[in-house]
Amino acid sequence: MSVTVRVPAKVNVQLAVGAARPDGFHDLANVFLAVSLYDEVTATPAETLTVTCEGPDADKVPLDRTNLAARAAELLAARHGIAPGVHLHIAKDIPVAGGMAGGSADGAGALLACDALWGLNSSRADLLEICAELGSDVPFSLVGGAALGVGRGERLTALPVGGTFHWVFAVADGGLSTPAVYGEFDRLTEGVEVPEPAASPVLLDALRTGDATALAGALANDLQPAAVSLRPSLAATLSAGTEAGALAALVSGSGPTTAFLVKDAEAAEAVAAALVASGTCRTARVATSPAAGATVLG
Ligand SMILES: C[C@@](CO)(OP(=O)(O)O)[C@H](O)COP(=O)(O)OP(=O)(O)OC[C@H]1O[C@@H](n2ccc(N)nc2=O)[C@H](O)[C@@H]1O
Ligand SMILES: Nc1ncnc2c1ncn2[C@@H]1O[C@H](COP(=O)(O)OP(=O)(O)O)[C@@H](O)[C@H]1O
Repeated sequence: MSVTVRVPAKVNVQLAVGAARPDGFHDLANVFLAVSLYDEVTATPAETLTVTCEGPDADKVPLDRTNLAARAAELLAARHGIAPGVHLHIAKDIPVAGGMAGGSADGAGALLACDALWGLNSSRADLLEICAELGSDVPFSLVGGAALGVGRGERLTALPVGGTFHWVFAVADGGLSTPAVYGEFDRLTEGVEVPEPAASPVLLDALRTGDATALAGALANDLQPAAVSLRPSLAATLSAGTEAGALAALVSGSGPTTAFLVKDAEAAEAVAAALVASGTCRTARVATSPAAGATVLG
């Protein structure tokens, strides 16, 4: 018997970043939106904990105990005093190290898959606690939809979304390290008063009413200058998407994936084709939001 869980990627429609905290993390007002690009994690009983991965970026995914899926299985097993005897297979479609929380998705997916496989019936609260231990973005991968994350981004409040938003994601060559991007944010804001992060009421309203034009005007990512500073070529990708008719463009989280909000599915296909033709990205993916959180299949 095995259990397969499907987990979405995310885009941050607002990422407000505060000053560095004494523990090295940054307080955030992180407005997450789950998008319809998915990884699938399959858990199968095994003697020991092993991980395999398939997909176009599979060679960039660590298969040892640093893989977030493996860490999730270990944490869950330790909490219940059992051995993590499981094989985890990741069918990876979310770009790796791209600012779309693919590793977090696999952590949340493995947690839910192992919980079902081992018949543990953990409460939502217990699962969310383990998710927060795995990483700041992991709780959102479990819940999906849209949510405001405060603290490190791990303390979530669900947000209403009143319609379907259409996106294009331009996948860059290579990844960006999340700690490096936060480090560059610190460097760029040195000597500057960094305001307390707060969610934008205009943005929350645009989500609630499903108004893509209003959302386009409110998209904001405080990590964007840092990501562009570390990867200056992103500026050309952002321009190529807006010139092709996107309503708005921004870096997804810590990047280097760039996100383009578009009017409808037809515009998405046109912007994706123009981005690929521009030669400023490796590939372009079309997706919609919101998407459901981690879900057991079958
Ligand atoms: C930037 C964001 C936006 O959603 O995601 P990505 O775009 O990378 O996917 C997140 O804040 C990334 O969350 P996640 O990738 O889970 O980070 P963690 O594993 O918790 O932390 C990795 C490192 O990022 C930095 N970090 C992370 C979260 C936070 N609120 N402040 C930080 O300074 C710290 O240097 C930390 O050591
Ligand atoms: N299951 C996983 N999938 C992808 N990357 C993982 C995984 N587990 C650990 N990692 C590590 O996490 C890093 C960040 O990957 P990822 O979560 O895809 O990007 P991001 O944090 O930008 O959203 C990778 O470079 C990789 O070393």
